[in-house]
Amino acid sequence: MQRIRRALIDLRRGEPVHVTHPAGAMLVLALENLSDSLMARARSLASGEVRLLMTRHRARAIGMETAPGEDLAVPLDTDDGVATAVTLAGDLTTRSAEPVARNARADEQAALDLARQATLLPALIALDTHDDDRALVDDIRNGEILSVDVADIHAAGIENARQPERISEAQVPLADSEQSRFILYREADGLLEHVALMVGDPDHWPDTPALRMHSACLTGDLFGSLRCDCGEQLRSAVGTIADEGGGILLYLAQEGRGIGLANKLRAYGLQDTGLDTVDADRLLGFGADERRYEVAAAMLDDLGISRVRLMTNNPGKIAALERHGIQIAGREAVHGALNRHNERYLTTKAERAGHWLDDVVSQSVGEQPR
Ligand SMILES: Nc1nc2c(ncn2[C@@H]2O[C@H](COP(=O)(O)OP(=O)(O)OP(=O)(O)O)[C@@H](O)[C@H]2O)c(=O)[nH]1
Ligand SMILES: [Zn+2]
Repeated sequence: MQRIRRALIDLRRGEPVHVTHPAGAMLVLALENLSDSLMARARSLASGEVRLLMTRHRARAIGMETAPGEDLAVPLDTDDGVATAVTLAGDLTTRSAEPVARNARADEQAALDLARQATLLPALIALDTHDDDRALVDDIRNGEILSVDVADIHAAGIENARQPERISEAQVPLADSEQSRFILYREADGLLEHVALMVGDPDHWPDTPALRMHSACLTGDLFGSLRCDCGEQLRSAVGTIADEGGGILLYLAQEGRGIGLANKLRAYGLQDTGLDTVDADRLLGFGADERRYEVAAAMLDDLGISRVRLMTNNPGKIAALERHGIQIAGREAVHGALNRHNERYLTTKAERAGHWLDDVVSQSVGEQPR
């Protein structure tokens, strides 16, 4: 697990990572950190085929054919590698490229998972390596380059490797609920932290407490962004839970529906060119919703909570919690106000993601925001 954590950090820092697998080995570089000098360094270390790895979401968004569930590997002309890769994956609006591609192998898909876990763009350059690549062998031996096995990547992804541990807690009176307790959980690999906010006195909660499961949104939660409804949902949920006699708010480190803040801002840039929130994420290489809820269910389990009334408009959250053994006794809507900046976002959620928002988006936007 330690090695995988270092692999994530190395990819984020623009360092190559060596991945061994049953059929051989490859050196991978995060596409978003690619430069001519990094490519030249990688070429001096690895003597084999060079290719671009991209997800099926990205491939489909730029008009390439993919088999269901299969990511793609696109062989690159080594003389022109950086330019081609950047055209295919770096220029985010390119849609016309039709390169020769094959389905990504399991090890290549695992490498793409690493990029996703590192909240980088899920696109990598992979170069096959051989036992007689001497400079690479030396760099791995002296710790310059990290080598991980694909089995380690799979093992780190398994659910119990992500089990959250309760780390610390404190009473924090809030404007909307004076009696509130923050409990911080850290995932087993040490990377992500989530908060359980206990609203009211748990000894006097209703038999079936309310639960708001809220994904982090720095722009909305902290700055009151008008592009979404998150900040209002967050604060109104705390007040509503308090009014209903108490319950839980899980504040989950799932910024940008799990794609991370850097990618959410990229997605906003694409939305400004005309794409909706789903297509923007796909063009970047992500699915419509990359969030997983095992950790949330494990936090509830640790808190002794197995039955809740869920505050959400998202049917996917109900299904996910039920899949992980939490009983959903009822659902309460939780809305922010519609404005001219979030109207399209909320309409897309209603029309393309199946959110129960019809009442909200059918109203026309009233007073314009300042
Ligand atoms: N990728 C992406 N994420 C966004 C965008 N706008 C908001 N978000 C993220 O979407 C998530 C919204 O979280 P929630 O409000 O908990 O979830 P939800 O799916 O809207 O469901 P409910 O609010 O429970 O109905 C947050 O992580 C935001 O950062 C966007 O345009 N693109
Ligand atoms: Zn938001």
